[in-house]
Formats: sequence, C-alpha cells, structure tokens
Amino acid sequence: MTTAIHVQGLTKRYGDVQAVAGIDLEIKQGEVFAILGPNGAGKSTTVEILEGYRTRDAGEVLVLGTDPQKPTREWRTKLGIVLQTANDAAELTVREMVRHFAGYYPRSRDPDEVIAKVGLTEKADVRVRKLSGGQRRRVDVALGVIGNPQLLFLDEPTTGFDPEARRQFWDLIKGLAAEGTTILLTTHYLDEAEALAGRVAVIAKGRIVAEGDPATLGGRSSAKARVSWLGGSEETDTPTRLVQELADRFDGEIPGLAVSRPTLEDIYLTLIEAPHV
Ligand SMILES: Nc1ncnc2c1ncn2[C@@H]1O[C@H](COP(=O)(O)OP(=O)(O)OP(=O)(O)O)[C@@H](O)[C@H]1O
Repeated sequence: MTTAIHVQGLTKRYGDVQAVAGIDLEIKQGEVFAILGPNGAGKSTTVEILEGYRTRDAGEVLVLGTDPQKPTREWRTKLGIVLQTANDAAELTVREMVRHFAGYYPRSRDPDEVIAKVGLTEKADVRVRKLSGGQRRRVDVALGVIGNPQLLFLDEPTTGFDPEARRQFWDLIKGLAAEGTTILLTTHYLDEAEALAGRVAVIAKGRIVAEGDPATLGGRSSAKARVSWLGGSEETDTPTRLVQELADRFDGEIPGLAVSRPTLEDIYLTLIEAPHV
C-alpha cells in the first residue's frame, strides 16, 4: 500500500513550550487513524503542520507525497479539512454554502448527496446561522468532504453532536473509508476512536506513548478479565475456568454474570498517567 502520511522526528516549540517533541508516524492510504491525547498534548499542532497551516521546527513530513510547507494547488484539492472551530454564522443556506464550496474543487461530490449524508436534507434551505451548534458542525463536515478528498483531516469532529448524530456521523465516516478515503482523526471520545479507527496513537506531552490497534493497545487484550456475579467479583487470567466453576457452584445459570476486560478508556488513562509521560 502507498504511504499517505510520513512523519519522522517532527518537533515544534512555541517559546518555552515543546508542543511536539519528536513524533514519527506512518499512515497508509485507506487507513483510518486516530490521534488521542489530553488537552495540550500536541495533537492540533501536529495535525495543523500536516495540513500546511503551521511550520515545523525540524523533521521530515510528507503528506500525499508533498511537503506541506511547499504546497501546490493540486495537492490542496486532494485534502479535506474539518477544523475544530465551527464555520462563521453565514447568511447562506446550507445548500448554497455546500454548492459554493463545491465550486472550489475539480472533482467535487454532488452537493445534495453530501447534505443527505450528513443528515441535513431537511435543513438544506435554512440559513446556516439559524442552525444549532451540532447542525453547524455537520455543515463543517459536509464542507470537508464536498471536494471528494483523498485524505480527510477531522479535528474533534463530533463535539456537540447528540448520540444519534454521532452514530450517523460514524456511518458517514465508515462509508468514506470503505470508498478508500484515508482519514486522520483527533478525538477525545475513546468509543469514537474504537468504532472508527484501525489504528490509534496516544500522544502525551508531544510524544507518542502508545500506538496500535485499539483492541490490543497497551496489552488490553491480554489484560486480566474481571468476572462478576451477584455476590462476588474476581480478576483472573482464566475467566472461562472461573465461569465454569461458578456454573457448577450455582448448578446452572450464574445470577448477574458479567465478564469484562479493560476498556480503551481504562488503558488510555493508564498510558497518559504513566511515569514516563
Ligand atoms: N500558537 C501557539 N502559541 C503558543 N503556544 C501554543 C500555540 N498553539 C499551541 N500552543 C501550546 O502548545 C501545546 C500543544 O497544543 P495543541 O493545541 O497542539 O494541543 P492539543 O493536543 O491539540 O490540545 P486540545 O486537546 O486541547 O485541542 C500546548 O501547551 C499549547 O498551549
């Protein structure tokens, strides 16, 4: 597979703050990759360097084969960007706005189809400034994908979404990924990273502290399981054996049985609190 994003030894300092302290990333075309990390970890700085909005101090960066500090017009048309800040409270209607942006791209998608994909068909003729915060965020997403990007950057895309809108958004992203769009996502929602990303990186204080499949990150899949039942709870390496023993003890159904492993959130919290961070 071809490389979509190549980063090696990336650093960025603002005065006394070392925002990015040596990051390496290799993201293939077609991957959905999530960057996780606490406030101030360096996620936005990293992503904005990749998008060409900020300069770096040192390191190699290639995005779709181009150095973002030497952008071309053609390169820009291959990127879709959804920033953290919501769009201006525009006087345009949703449809006018999406059509307007479609005009900037050589291979844009059909505006009405994109409006439908973000769940705004019923609001297509409403002025953007009259939409709720979550609905405006959907307009942001529509504008990010209207150009039919090869690589889509999503910076905390579902902040302010209600649970139903978040699920619809996930379906949209899964659909884009299935069509082959490479997606780089930053999020504070670990369930979102888990639902969407094939790989995640956890950044803390400007460094990557863990990287991999969200299902196995930080030894998650081999961690002890907790078996709980009505009247008891135990951590064990052999949950199947314990469940068998309990079944014998209760002579059948075990009341209130639950078997759980650490969630991605449990692992994430251990990673960012670890002493090496
Ligand atoms: N323009 C700037 N000037 C000075 N310092 C900055 C600037 N932008 C970011 N920083 C600092 O760099 C560090 C990393 O910030 P960054 O915005 O990359 O973090 P983040 O991981 O995206 O955080 P969040 O989750 O809050 O969005 C922080 O300490 C921040 O205060």
